[in-house]
Amino acid sequence: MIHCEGLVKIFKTDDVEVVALQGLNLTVEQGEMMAIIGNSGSGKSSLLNILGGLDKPSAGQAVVGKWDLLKMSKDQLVTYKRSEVGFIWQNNARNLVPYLTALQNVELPMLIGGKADRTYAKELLRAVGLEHRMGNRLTQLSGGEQQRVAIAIALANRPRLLLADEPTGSVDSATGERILDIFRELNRKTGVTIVIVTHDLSVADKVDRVVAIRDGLTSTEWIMRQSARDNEAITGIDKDSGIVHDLTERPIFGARHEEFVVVDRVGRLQIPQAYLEAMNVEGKVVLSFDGTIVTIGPPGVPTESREGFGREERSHTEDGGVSGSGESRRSG
Ligand SMILES: Nc1ncnc2c1ncn2[C@@H]1O[C@H](COP(=O)(O)OP(=O)(O)OP(=O)(O)O)[C@@H](O)[C@H]1O
Repeated sequence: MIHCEGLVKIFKTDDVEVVALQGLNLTVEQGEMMAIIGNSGSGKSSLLNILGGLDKPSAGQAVVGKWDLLKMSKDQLVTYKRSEVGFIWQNNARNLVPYLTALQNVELPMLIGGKADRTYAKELLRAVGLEHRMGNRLTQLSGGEQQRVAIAIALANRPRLLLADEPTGSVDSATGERILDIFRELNRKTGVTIVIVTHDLSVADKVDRVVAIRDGLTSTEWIMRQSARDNEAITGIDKDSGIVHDLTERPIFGARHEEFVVVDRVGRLQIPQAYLEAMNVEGKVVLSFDGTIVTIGPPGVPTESREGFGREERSHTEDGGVSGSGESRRSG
């Protein structure tokens, strides 16, 4: 459904350039519900705005379904935004018209798209648990109820992709949990692909997969264990996304997830800062491969496996990435 490769976004203000995304890779399967988690300024919103057709990437590849986001004309972009994608912001005001009722708010994007459908608008409001509030103006609804109206609006044009920027950011934790449950139900019932951007770690337990974004790059990924997903099949790990073997079983989000490090097509990965510090490396590491396992160590420390197959020294890049030939990806 979504395929980003080497995605770059540079913001230019006067004579300053900010690189918000610096060659990001991401693959999302059709029907997946996943979250992108990262600190403030890591590039989450930049990515979401590109996927939503609100902003143009500077370089790289970004494809959503049949749409190539770097090559779309203005007309195609309008069609894309109207038909393919639904957007939910943390700030409801961007989605909602305060003096209209909940039902009128949901019908509005349908009217703009030329396909008024009151029955479906009501169905959506029922799906988000607002059947009893349809006739109320927005000003008469609580923050959590308004957020649920925003979800219904985002789905009004039957998008195949739903993008949510901090959807639980402005509501209490119980309402946040309810919103995520609604997402899950919609995802199961309609098959809509859902991408949530957040720094709320509790979202992790409600999604199939979490991808961490750091300094404009996807760095680590956690996939819900099969047992934790009520025997649902784990959505396949796409070879194109270049995901490497399970490096650790460190349960960042609890025992429900397996942790992976993301490796791109040319074999680069980010070594967690804590590991670099523990190894006390500066600028270079030694890489060895015994035919099954790749070992990364500080220079000058002999390892038995260094005599093994594929021994090679590689340069460690400034941001903690290691550039290599891609052998590590095949190492299992
Ligand atoms: N319009 C813009 N002009 C200039 N710089 C920008 C612009 N938008 C974002 N940036 C910069 O790009 C980087 C990534 O910003 P982005 O908003 O994508 O991060 P984020 O992870 O969504 O952060 P937050 O969680 O605080 O919203 C930041 O350094 C930010 O200052």
